[in-house]
Amino acid sequence: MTDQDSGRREPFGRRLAALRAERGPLCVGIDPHPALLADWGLPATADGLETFARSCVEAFASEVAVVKPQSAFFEAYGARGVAVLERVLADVRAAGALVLLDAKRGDIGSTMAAYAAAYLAEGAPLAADALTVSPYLGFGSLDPALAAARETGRGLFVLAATSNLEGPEVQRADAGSGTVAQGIVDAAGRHNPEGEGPGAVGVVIGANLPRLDLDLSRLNGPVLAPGFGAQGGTVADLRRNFGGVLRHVLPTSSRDVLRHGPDVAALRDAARRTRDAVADLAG
Ligand SMILES: O=c1ccn([C@@H]2O[C@H](COP(=O)(O)O)[C@@H](O)[C@H]2O)c(=O)[nH]1
Repeated sequence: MTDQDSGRREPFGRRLAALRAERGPLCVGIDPHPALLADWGLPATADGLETFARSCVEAFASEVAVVKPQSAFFEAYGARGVAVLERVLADVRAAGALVLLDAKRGDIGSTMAAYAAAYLAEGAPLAADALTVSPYLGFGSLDPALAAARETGRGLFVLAATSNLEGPEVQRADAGSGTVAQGIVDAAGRHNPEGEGPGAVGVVIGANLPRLDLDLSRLNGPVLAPGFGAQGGTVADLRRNFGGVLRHVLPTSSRDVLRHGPDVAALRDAARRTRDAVADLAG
């Protein structure tokens, strides 16, 4: 369905659940690290970036449920890099996957409205099916993005307990009625009413966290789980951390798949192997 006729677009949570059932619960990232470009024999230029991204789309956008371009690696090439990103968003959708733009936007509400217009509005050149956002200016600062996502059938993934070592100093702090991360999960859950199908407001929680003391039982929305693969997270970690809500979990892997390029067939095989390894998390 195109942006033009999106008045009829199904809510993101339902679209994700349907595609997960068909293709399995894997997200693969397009993270054109300079080191990967070099490994693939590509120059660190916008042309190299475009060749890299096109190979990724060709290899796995018709294989997995979600593809997640990492905006930073495109922005690094300025206007030409952003133009490549714009084409990648369209090409991923054309290949049948949902496209999740990892841009981790977060700002005061009035600026957040501009981010919502950039990434979640009909016809916006960089509109994606879903966007990662940061709630660390206060969950309420995300209201314009929450409203835009709801209006246009798009999704949000709110950073809750990230996969990096530095995350806990902020996210595990006591917020009075629980940790900061738990407060974010609970706030996201309030946007996903039970009885309306799987919600469109997800959270980001590291697959590789050594222990997860979060109650996800009232989230009723997707859990993006980075840290799987290159950052050490395994299928066993996914089961341990997300046992009760595996049907909502979307593990995401970038470098561990991308290191198999530049050969498109090898890249596709790596995506398929990873997809098969997590297939029975689908629930
Ligand atoms: O907590 C987080 C949130 C986002 N990310 C992003 O996911 C990918 C992970 O890449 P790998 O190569 O699979 O490690 C990357 O784009 C990060 O910015 C994350 O890792 N952790």
